[in-house]
Amino acid sequence: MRQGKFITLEGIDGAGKSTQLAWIVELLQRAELQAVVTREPGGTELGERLRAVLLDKSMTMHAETEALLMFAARREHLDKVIMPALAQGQWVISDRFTDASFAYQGGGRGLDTGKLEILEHWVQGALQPDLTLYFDVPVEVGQQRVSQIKAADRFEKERGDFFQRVRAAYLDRARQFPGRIKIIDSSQSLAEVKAAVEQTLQPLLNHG
Ligand SMILES: Nc1ncnc2c1ncn2[C@@H]1O[C@H](COP(=O)(O)OP(=O)(O)OP(=O)(O)O)[C@@H](O)[C@H]1O
Ligand SMILES: Cc1cn([C@H]2C[C@H](O)[C@@H](COP(=O)(O)O)O2)c(=O)[nH]c1=O
Repeated sequence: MRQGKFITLEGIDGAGKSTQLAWIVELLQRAELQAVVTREPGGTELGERLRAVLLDKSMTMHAETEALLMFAARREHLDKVIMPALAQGQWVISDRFTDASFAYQGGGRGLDTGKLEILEHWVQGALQPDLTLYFDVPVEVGQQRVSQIKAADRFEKERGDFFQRVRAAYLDRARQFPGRIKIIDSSQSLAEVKAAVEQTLQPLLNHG
């Protein structure tokens, strides 16, 4: 049985993750690889309910409550979706995972990174994605793109300086884990971003 890989997509809101996710699925299908496509927060019945609460713009909560709910949804996601799929040799593509907690709750909300590391270790032990594609765009580009397609949720209604901190935290993570996190310049045209994604995935597709 071929071993499945765990791939995560990250970026500020509107960076283009969902668009490229469809392309990744197509690349995997061409390589005759089975993939489970999922997202965070969410991916399970409970996780989707938590997502609705977390994204509800009329909801207020303490930043630590927000982080704990993200990790609670993740624990369920790992147990019900990610671990079983990987154990069966399937690939898992997740639209966001733990790097988002370090970027949004750590960078954006200013939570202590040490506390997030404790939650990370508790919830996922040593498990890390095999590859993380971080779609990098200037904040104004992400905001412009997202405003054209939907009404703002609880995160998307945050101000530009929140997203500057989120982006800076993502870039810090990419510098910290250069083997795992690959930066894709998502301000390029769709065709250019697709080409960069394909090139970055190629080593995994060849050896998957
Ligand atoms: N490289 C690109 N150039 C121009 N427009 C793009 C590009 N990538 C995505 N878009 C457009 O930007 C919008 C947001 O893209 P998408 O939904 O993929 O972002 P996202 O990162 O998944 O956002 P969110 O995190 O808010 O769900 C869509 O209308 C999409 O067509
Ligand atoms: C996993 C995770 C997510 N978030 C935030 C980031 C986004 O604003 C939303 C999810 O919406 P999307 O359209 O599916 O990207 O949730 C977060 O703050 N912390 C996390 O750990």
